Amino acid sequence: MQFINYFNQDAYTNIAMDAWLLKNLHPDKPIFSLWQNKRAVIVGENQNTFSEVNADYIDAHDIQVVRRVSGGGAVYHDLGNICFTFFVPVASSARVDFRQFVKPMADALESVGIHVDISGRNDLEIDGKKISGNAQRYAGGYLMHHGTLLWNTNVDAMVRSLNVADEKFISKAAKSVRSRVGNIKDYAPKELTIEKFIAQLQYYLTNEGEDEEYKLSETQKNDILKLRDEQFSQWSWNYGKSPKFMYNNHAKFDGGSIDTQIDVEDGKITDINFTGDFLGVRDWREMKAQFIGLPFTRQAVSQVLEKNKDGQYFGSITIDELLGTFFQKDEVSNND
Ligand SMILES: Nc1ncnc2c1ncn2[C@@H]1O[C@H](COP(=O)(O)OC(=O)CCCC[C@@H]2CCSS2)[C@@H](O)[C@H]1O
Repeated sequence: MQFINYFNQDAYTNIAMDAWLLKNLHPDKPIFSLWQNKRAVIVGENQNTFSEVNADYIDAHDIQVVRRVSGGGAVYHDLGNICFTFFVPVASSARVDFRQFVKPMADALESVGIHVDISGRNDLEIDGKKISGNAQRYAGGYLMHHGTLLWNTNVDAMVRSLNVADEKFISKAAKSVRSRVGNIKDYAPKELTIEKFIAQLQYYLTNEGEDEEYKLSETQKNDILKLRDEQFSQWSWNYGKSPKFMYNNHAKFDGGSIDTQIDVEDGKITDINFTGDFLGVRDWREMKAQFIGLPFTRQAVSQVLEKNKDGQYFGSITIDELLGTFFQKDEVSNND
């Protein structure tokens, strides 16, 4: 199989590249790529980004959040994770079997001495632990099948990045399926490094190095960068495309309790209500209009609360306590 070199480790660029190549590459024969992202969470096409990521952790650790064009759940990437993409001409989307792509990757791993099982969900597993997740997108006679390979990803950071108490979010969005994950490195021959591992997969998939690189032109590269800038790096795509949702939370404080209910559409607050047992000096509804149309982010909401703090709308409940009812606080230190 011929291959394409993705030209950097920026998740905005790489997710844009997957999408652009699916629409524009139109290969006669299958082409693949192996690539990597710096720390990022990649959410599925129809997911609610707000409920899938731990916003505080993501912000504190400079983790990119990008929506891809394939379905499925949210995954965490770092430089210990390897991504692969196949672009394949197909007769019709109905005939495409997930296993058709999962199997060659399983064989590639076998060729470097790593035995994996294919789960009922078409994840790759070692020892009952997921080491690869896969997703697909069909468009106009071509299929993009992409997946991950966990070599030595920081699982602690993965769990913290993806963690959110999602029962507070009510919507029709696709939910991720949490799994017990493992790293391939723990099962690989001792001397195998990630560089050698990638080189060996490449060797296997290129028919022992026989098949050549498909070189992108400068124009093609520029088109990809344009798509990144206009779509895949934009908040309006990565967050704003989340299906509309309702956020519900109940919180108890020394100064009373608050039930918060917020409607969000296109990532923006369309309605907000506070009920419960708190004694505001003034009625919070006086500032209700200021919330409408704001992005559902800690920063935007806290600005409104700060600006209006003299009104003591929530009695003895502090702004920080109140913000905690919207957004979870990352309890973890920022040293890692
Ligand atoms: N990098 C990575 N690889 C495998 N599994 C992961 C990863 N990160 C998190 N997880 C686990 O999978 C579930 C989500 O599983 P779920 O089955 O919901 O979603 C997926 O697998 C989607 C895979 C998308 C692959 C694309 C390829 C190129 S860009 S992203 C998550 O809660 C974790 O438990």
